[in-house]
Amino acid sequence: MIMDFGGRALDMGRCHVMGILNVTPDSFSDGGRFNRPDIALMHAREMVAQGAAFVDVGGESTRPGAAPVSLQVELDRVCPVVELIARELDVVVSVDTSTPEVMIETAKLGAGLINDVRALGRDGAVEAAVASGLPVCLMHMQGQPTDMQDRPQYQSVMREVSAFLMDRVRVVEAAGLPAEKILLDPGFGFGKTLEHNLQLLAVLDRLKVLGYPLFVGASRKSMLGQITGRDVNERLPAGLAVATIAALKGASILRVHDVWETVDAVKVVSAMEGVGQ
Ligand SMILES: Cn1cnc2c(O)nc(N)nc21
Repeated sequence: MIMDFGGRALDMGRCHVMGILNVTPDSFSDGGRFNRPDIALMHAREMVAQGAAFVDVGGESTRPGAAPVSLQVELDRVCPVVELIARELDVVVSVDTSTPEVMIETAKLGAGLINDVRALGRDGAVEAAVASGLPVCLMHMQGQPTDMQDRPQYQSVMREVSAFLMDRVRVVEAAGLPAEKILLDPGFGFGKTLEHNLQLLAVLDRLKVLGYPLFVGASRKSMLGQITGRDVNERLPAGLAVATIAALKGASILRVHDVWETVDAVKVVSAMEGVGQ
């Protein structure tokens, strides 16, 4: 299934790697390293050279406990970087935002995907996403980053995550966003215990039957630390294991910090899937 990302067509039947580019001072893994547009461009260039098909630009940290940022701060952080990368590099610029004005502005500057961890939940976000004409990733989150990890609870995490995502699909499609512009994401680490995250990973293929490309992000997250005991910058092997599992289960986009390593892991899965029986 070919999806058009602001003019760049990509086959969602294949698994693509998205490099993370946080332009925030407080992101959990690389906060403050890429705050200047020229430095952000250098990092984006490096990730594209390593095989990233997408770069995800986020101006408001979504890690547990993160404080919201003002509209102007988010615009000032994100717009210059989106404009520079969209102009200089052959890559789909994804914008990690829940803010309607940021969606509209960055679409004008060349963004190719809206990645909203709040599934267009903020006032005006659905209308802005439809107006942008861009594809949108709808992600599940229980609660908000400030409190989502306090007491996550579900009767059945897969059933409730699927129901939430399908409800959001109904809302955005009714508002005019075509089905072929929607991706879905279970939201690893967003209001989930380790057990919830593992249950979602185990049955990720069930989310696939909803008929939309799957987006998965677990890179360096605490779920990997809980399993391995590793600190945030020693979680690459565990992250590659999740990437491999997700690729095998049909994910179309993997959002990671470590691009070439993940590209190689996906190449192994694709090579195996491509060989004749
Ligand atoms: C911004 N961000 C952080 N983690 C993420 C995840 O797992 N999915 C998506 N879509 N975005 C994420």
